[in-house]
Amino acid sequence: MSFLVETKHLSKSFKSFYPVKGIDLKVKRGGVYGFLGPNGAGKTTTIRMLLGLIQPTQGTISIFGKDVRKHRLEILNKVGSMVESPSYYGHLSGYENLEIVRKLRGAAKRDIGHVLGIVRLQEWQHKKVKTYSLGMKQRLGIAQALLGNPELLILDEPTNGLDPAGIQEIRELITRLPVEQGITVLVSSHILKEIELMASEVGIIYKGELLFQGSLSELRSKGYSGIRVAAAPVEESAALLSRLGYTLKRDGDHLLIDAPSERISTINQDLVLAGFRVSHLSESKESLEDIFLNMTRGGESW
Ligand SMILES: Nc1ncnc2c1ncn2[C@@H]1O[C@H](COP(=O)(O)OP(=O)(O)OP(=O)(O)O)[C@@H](O)[C@H]1O
Repeated sequence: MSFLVETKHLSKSFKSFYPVKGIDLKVKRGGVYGFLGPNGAGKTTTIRMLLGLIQPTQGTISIFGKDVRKHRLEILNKVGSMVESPSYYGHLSGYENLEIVRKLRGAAKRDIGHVLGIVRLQEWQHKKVKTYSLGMKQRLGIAQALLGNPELLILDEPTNGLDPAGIQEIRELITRLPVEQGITVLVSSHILKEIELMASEVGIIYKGELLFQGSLSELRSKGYSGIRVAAAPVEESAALLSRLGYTLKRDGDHLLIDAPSERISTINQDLVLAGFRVSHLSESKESLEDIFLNMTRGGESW
């Protein structure tokens, strides 16, 4: 399979410090790729390399099947980006700001109306940008990045600093882009919930290493799954289940049994027949949030 963005052993060092250590990104065409990692994980450094803003220390980057070092301008003509806060002139209108970027990019005049429509800023286009909310300013930044009809849009933490309504607007906009405009989006964030709501694929970076890459359901399947039981008396119930061959651990008054959910009714029967009072039995699944936190607390690599 060929990928829209593919890096091989991509690394960056600043003197002896390596913020990015040999990562192999694989971004498919179409959809939203969520690049997730806590602050300082190496997201911005990676994105700056993808955009040719800084040179990799090692490794290669291919975008649209071409090497970025050899075809930088050709590739960047088809890539829109917003890294950190968008730059704009507050005393000019949204339209005037877009006109400046349009001229720089050599895009067609009609593109301005098109991108204003995508980010839903038509009604505000002639108002000064300094009167915009932060969310509107971010949308204007995305409109700027969309000028010139890019095939790939790279957004670095586009919801940073926004209130919940602004975050929702940006999220909704990002999820529409692949479906309505055929644009592939690579978006970074340190918030799992946000990525979960908009991405089809995720890459998790921590301390410069890519710990996981794949679909959200693949990520979910990495989590612990077992059976939670409340049976009294708890010590004796645990002893019985251990004798029956189950691996388990105690969680307060509950027992967590390492077994598939199909065993729930058998476990219930075993406990009830032995005279224990069962007050709770359920499948216990580790949430995506727990999986992410466990990975990025310096735990295991996946
Ligand atoms: N020019 C530089 N010189 C030295 N260290 C740098 C430089 N740029 C980034 N770093 C360091 O590299 C590490 C990764 O930074 P980066 O900005 O890529 O992380 P991030 O995942 O984008 O996090 P954040 O969300 O906080 O921006 C950090 O420890 C940062 O201090």
